[in-house]
Amino acid sequence: MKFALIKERKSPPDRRVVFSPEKLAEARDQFPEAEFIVESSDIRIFPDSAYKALSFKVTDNITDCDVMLGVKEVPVESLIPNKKYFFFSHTIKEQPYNRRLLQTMLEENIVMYDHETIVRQTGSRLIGFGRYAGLVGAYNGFRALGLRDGFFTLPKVETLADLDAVKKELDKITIPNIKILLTGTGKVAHGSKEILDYLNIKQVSDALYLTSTFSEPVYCMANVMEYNKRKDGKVGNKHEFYKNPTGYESNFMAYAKVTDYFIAGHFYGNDAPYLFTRDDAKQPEFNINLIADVSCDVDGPVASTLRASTIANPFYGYDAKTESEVAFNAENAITVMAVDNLPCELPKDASEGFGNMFLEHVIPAFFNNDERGILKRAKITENGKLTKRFAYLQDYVDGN
Ligand SMILES: NC(=O)c1ccc[n+]([C@@H]2O[C@H](COP(=O)([O-])OP(=O)(O)OC[C@H]3O[C@@H](n4cnc5c(N)ncnc54)[C@H](O)[C@@H]3O)[C@@H](O)[C@H]2O)c1
Repeated sequence: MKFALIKERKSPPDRRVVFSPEKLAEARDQFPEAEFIVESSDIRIFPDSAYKALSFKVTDNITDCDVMLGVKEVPVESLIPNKKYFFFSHTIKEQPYNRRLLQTMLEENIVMYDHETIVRQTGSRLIGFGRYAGLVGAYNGFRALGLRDGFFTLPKVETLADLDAVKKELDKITIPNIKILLTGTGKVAHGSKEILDYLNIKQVSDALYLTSTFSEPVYCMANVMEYNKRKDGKVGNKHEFYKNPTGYESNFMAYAKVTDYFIAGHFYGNDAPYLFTRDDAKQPEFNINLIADVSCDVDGPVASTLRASTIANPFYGYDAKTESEVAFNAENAITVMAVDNLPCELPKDASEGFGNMFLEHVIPAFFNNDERGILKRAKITENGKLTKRFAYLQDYVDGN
């Protein structure tokens, strides 16, 4: 079986890759029956020479490979028919802008596996870049704070070599006495937690956070059953909430009253209550003045996220009174960081971390008869048809 690390062709360029040269060499050692080829790329974070130095073939012609490993969507004109592909296709939520991509993969008899659909039997995701989004998102929020209030100057993550360099920058700053709320319990939230812990910011319980004042910066990590509550006052249950959140309402205002900096790292499910609305943000007791919205659901549960921002221009302001966008440092504005491709700022670490997960969970499945069902569950298309698990996409494919 021949695997190809493909060149990323989406614009703006993405420097990430499924395997760093070292990880690819590990994969080769573990699976001598596999062959790994590298498609030449001038944008990848690891240069062609780094793969060549480890004796990998680097070439412009990968047509003889069986399995293509990429990160972002492959432009339709670059798809090679009859191959197996792995990348983030952004089709499983019926995203209109990628309908043509899914249609073309079906027409060209491509077997498509989406990184997002590589899941355990329980449905929880096995691989992703969430940790890196959480790391960069929390850092970017502190960078905005420093810029806005003149406390300190942090450089952009994209100008730094790696996570170690990011940490060295954090060593130089002192965080003022603020209260920080972090929502979520997944990969993003834990990535942000790493930054807070690295800064030695004290974590306090939900009860203490809501009721006490402190003489040092503190943070609280709130889970879905803390920032939501049952409408009837009974104790909630997160599994019940995941299935049907309609009996719940937001409890976020209790946190918003005492929080300065909010890091949104939660997953937001359809029909769940908004964390805070535009009206909530108008209330005099709404105290939050800085938000790093890593979850980044636009015009939804975090009302100030009017749009996603970019790595080039990561910050804007939200004026609660006029419900409109203003300068990030305008008086009384909530400063918003809502970059939706945060892991791209840390391509080296993100690629190394991704390769670890991919080698542990996916590559073995090709050689052990897919004993854990990883490939079966992840497969979206085969023989020109949607698989049973993804048959719900038929209307989307048909253009209905
Ligand atoms: N801004 C960016 O660049 C960026 C990058 C990666 C991820 N994200 C976003 O961040 C969010 C969190 O991602 P993650 O990687 O931490 O996810 P994850 O899969 O690691 O964690 C999700 C968590 O939410 C919980 N959960 C599952 N269903 C839920 C529901 N219906 N309601 C509430 N909670 C539920 C799970 O138990 C889990 O703890 C996602 O919305 C993702 O799209 C943004």
